[in-house]
Amino acid sequence: MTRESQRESDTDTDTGSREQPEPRPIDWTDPDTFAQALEQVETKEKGNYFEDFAEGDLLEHDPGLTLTRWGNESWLSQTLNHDPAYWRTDAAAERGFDEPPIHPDYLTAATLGITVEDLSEKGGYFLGRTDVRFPGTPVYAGTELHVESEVVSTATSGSRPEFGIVTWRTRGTDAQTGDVLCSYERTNMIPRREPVATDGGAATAESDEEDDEPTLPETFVTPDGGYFEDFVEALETVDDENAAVAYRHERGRTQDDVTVASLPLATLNTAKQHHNIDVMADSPSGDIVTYGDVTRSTALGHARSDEQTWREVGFDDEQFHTFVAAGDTVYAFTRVLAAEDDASTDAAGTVRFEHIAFNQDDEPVYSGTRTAEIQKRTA
Ligand SMILES: C/C(=C\C(=O)O)C(=O)SCCNC(=O)CCNC(=O)[C@H](O)C(C)(C)COP(=O)(O)OP(=O)(O)OC[C@H]1O[C@@H](n2cnc3c(N)ncnc32)[C@H](O)[C@@H]1OP(=O)(O)O
Repeated sequence: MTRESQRESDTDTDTGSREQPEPRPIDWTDPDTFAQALEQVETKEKGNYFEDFAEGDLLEHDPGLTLTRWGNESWLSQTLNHDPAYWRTDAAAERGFDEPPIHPDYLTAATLGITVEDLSEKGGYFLGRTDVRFPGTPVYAGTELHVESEVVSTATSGSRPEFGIVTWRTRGTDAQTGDVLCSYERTNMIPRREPVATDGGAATAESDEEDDEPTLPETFVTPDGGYFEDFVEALETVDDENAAVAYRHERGRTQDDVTVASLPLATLNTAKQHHNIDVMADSPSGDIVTYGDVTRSTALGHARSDEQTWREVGFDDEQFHTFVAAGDTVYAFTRVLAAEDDASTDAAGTVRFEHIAFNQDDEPVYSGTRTAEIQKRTA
């Protein structure tokens, strides 16, 4: 707008506008003045409280994300996921893909990342996720993601009156075709606007003085290799309850600025837990913490490096047991639960795993079961 037209519009009585007096200048650089202003003004808050969710509500998440090769490769490289089918066209073609596709881990993380602004930006804890499935895979770079969530249930937290527990079913769809690419059910603790009275009160740990003797099998068997047949053979040797197929993976990944802050931000995850050190200094962790999907993807990367993955089928009973922060190292442990020759291709069999991510102090930080098709040696 030019100066002349500005003057005209200031005096334009037809539009009813009036010349406003210039606001009184305020010296914002005076520390007392600014501190007082910050106390007096309202904060435009982000996110929703527990009370804002009711069973059956459907939330369409505004942020969208184009699943790019850059996003996929950043995620996979930083979490040590090196399956060649996601990196090389010849390996992709052998798996029946047109080109290296978007990895299910990145798809899951991007689907969840987009939901945070509406579902969990207010804070709280990511308690768990189950029934993670990929009905529309393979998904290729360039796909635009649209995400929606339905409130499945809301519950009072007995132990933490300042929180409630909300479960949502989330679907990530192809924005163009509407095909569901990824879906899961997720549960979080969400801050209440008003705390409620509960009988929970002071913590949980001391009161459950249970017999904490480990009840481990006597023998642990390690498969000879990473093919389907190796898992079948190992399971055949453990057909009583005193033995199990379980082993740890050697690699570890120390959490840094990239894994803690950059990866979640690249999925549009606005949880302050991952990028606002100022706020998190006053939280139980005292620091920013790793996005749960980074923790689990890193552990899965370690596990996949010791197997011949063909295809991811799904994940269940995923839980996040304690915080992972910058400087912590994420390791992985795997138990093989079952192997069935019923995969979608003759080239592979289906294996069900239990994966544990643990830290440098050997504390489990994540656990979950995973069903994957594993390549056959004989294929
Ligand atoms: C994406 C994202 C955040 C986001 O989304 O924006 C993130 O990445 S963030 C980083 C990853 N995340 C974490 O870093 C959390 C690490 N973790 C912990 O720090 C502890 O685990 C805890 C503090 C959360 C809990 O600790 P804890 O209090 O000892 O745990 P529990 O007593 O077991 O659970 C308390 C109550 O949650 C109920 N409950 C538990 N699990 C489930 C479930 N799966 N479904 C339904 N209800 C459940 C339980 O039934 C109990 O209910 P009551 O309050 O009624 O007893």
